[in-house]
Amino acid sequence: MNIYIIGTGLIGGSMALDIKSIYDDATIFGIDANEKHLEEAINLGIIDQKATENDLINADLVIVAVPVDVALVILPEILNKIGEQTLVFDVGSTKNPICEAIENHPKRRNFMACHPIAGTEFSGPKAAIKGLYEGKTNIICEVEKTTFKLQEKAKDLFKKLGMRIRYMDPKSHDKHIAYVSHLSHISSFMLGKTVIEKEKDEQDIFDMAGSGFESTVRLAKSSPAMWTPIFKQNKKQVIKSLEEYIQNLSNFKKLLEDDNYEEVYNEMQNTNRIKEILK
Ligand SMILES: O=C(O)C(=O)C[C@]1(C(=O)O)C=C[C@@H](O)C=C1
Repeated sequence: MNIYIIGTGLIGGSMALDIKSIYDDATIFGIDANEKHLEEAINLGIIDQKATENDLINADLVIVAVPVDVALVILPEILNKIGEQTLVFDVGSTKNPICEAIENHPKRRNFMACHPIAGTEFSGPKAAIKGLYEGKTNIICEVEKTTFKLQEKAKDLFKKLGMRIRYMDPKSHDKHIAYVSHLSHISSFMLGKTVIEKEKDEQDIFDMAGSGFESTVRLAKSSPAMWTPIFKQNKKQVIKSLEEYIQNLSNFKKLLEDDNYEEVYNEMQNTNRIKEILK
């Protein structure tokens, strides 16, 4: 089985590590614009060999794990180069732009639009970890547009990776993910910025930072190269979620200005419901 991982960073690399133990007949080929990442991926045992897009005709499976702006450009080229039976899926954090980009491609039925809700704040092959996908959700969009045989092949792999599958249309995906993922990243980045800007002597203030600060600012360590194109592609939904969030922040500030501690208490108590939701 010839498996091609395009983008050998955290997401593609972690998938490669698990696939190796799932299919013992798999040869994993890596394609990456970053030569240093390819070398690291080989040295870490993530991929078996380097490859180029011209080799894709030999692929049984192609996993596209590159930043979402790059995916929009290379996916049509990849589909041009694969064979009749090749399955291609992406793992990008936005779904509507990619679905629209290949809507009329002659090989549309070889492609499945996926978003595994898994990751960490780190990136690159060194950040790849085994078992990243175990127990996580994989959102699949427009499943009916993939041939039935290739759907079965993909679902079999996701099951073996330990993933739950949810089906969603690409627009709903992008709308919902703006709140639970994209807004969380912006909130963490801007919290980090606020604190960094507060004191010139950063060490002083960070010496006082406990696990509360650390957990809320964890996402601010994430890669700007990955997140800028995500915010660009999902700009409309992200702005809408930001407006609601800013309104909530302003309301909270107003409650403090008004010494309305009963409502301050209620706001937090209502939000404690998150304990039930994220058990
Ligand atoms: O936990 C993290 O560090 C993540 O950033 C993971 C996370 C998320 O926002 O939940 C980030 C982007 C991916 O599209 C999916 C998952």
